[in-house]
Amino acid sequence: MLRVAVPNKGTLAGPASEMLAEAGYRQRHEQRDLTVLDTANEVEFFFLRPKDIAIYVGSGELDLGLTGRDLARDSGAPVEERLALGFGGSTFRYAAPAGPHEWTVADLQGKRIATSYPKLVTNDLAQHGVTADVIRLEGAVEISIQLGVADAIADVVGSGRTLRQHGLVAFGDQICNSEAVVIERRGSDEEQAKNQLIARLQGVVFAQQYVMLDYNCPRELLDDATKVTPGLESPTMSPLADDRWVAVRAMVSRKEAPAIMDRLAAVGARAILSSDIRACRL
Ligand SMILES: Nc1ncnc2c1ncn2[C@@H]1O[C@H](COP(=O)(O)OP(=O)(O)OP(=O)(O)O)[C@@H](O)[C@H]1O
Ligand SMILES: O=P(O)(O)OC[C@H]1O[C@H](OP(=O)(O)OP(=O)(O)O)[C@H](O)[C@@H]1O
Ligand SMILES: [Mg+2]
Repeated sequence: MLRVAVPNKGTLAGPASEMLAEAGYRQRHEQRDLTVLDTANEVEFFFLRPKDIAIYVGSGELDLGLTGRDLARDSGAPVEERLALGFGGSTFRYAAPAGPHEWTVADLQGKRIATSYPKLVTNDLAQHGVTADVIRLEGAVEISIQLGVADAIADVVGSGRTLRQHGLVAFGDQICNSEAVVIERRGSDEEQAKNQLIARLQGVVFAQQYVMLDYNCPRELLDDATKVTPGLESPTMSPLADDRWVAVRAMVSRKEAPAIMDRLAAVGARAILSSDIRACRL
């Protein structure tokens, strides 16, 4: 039985469970359940605090875990990434009060830096040759400067709204560019059961990043149109009842789909349809 850790709370919990459900796995109905047994797929899911997941996976107690890249790095546990999941995107940045003085990482020398990710920050400071006092807080880190316990912070930045609300500006390079990832213990054995779960999740990640385009195209314009939609291997073409036209089907990147549809229309394609893909194996 494969044992897999899933976030039980926080930003990643909802999307992680939704992605597993989309990949065909049983997920919990009760928020307070800590385990779910999916006998059909021979997987047991453990719903754990996101910060703890890398510790369980690194110890070898659990085979795989879904967590944030920043959390995995901060844990210091011996884990490696198998798959990036394309949600929970954030950056991890230093920030300090906005003002005439523009902060640099070197200015942190001898200062107090509040964070919920102390290892990530300590390692980054060491790389910069800076010695500072790292103060560990559980959350609401942005308020620590006005409450007088820190001079600067290092925290997760999503939209940047929380920083702005507290009159803070980010500075220095990103300490970490994070998203939700699947991790396993470093150097652990290749196993068919693990590979299968990863392949199913990969199928959902691809499906979310692509759409299926269908369109009709006059035969003489096929070369031009299929240059716009080469597909992943090659587009599917089917004859229409009217022999002068062909139906074409190809996967395209979701982000680029609107521009591609414009270009197809300009080439002379008609009835251009875009549809979602639920899951796939490529
Ligand atoms: N806007 C965001 N705020 C917080 N975390 C985010 C955001 N966007 C992505 N994440 C990611 O979510 C993970 C944080 O998980 P965590 O459980 O701390 O969530 P949380 O929403 O902060 O929960 P908690 O209420 O327990 O602090 C990190 O990997 C982080 O990069
Ligand atoms: O850039 P933004 O979109 O504003 O998001 C970033 C904020 O969201 C998170 O806080 P969370 O709500 O998780 O509270 P916490 O500080 O208690 O973890 C994070 O720690 C930042 O404070
Ligand atoms: Mg948080």
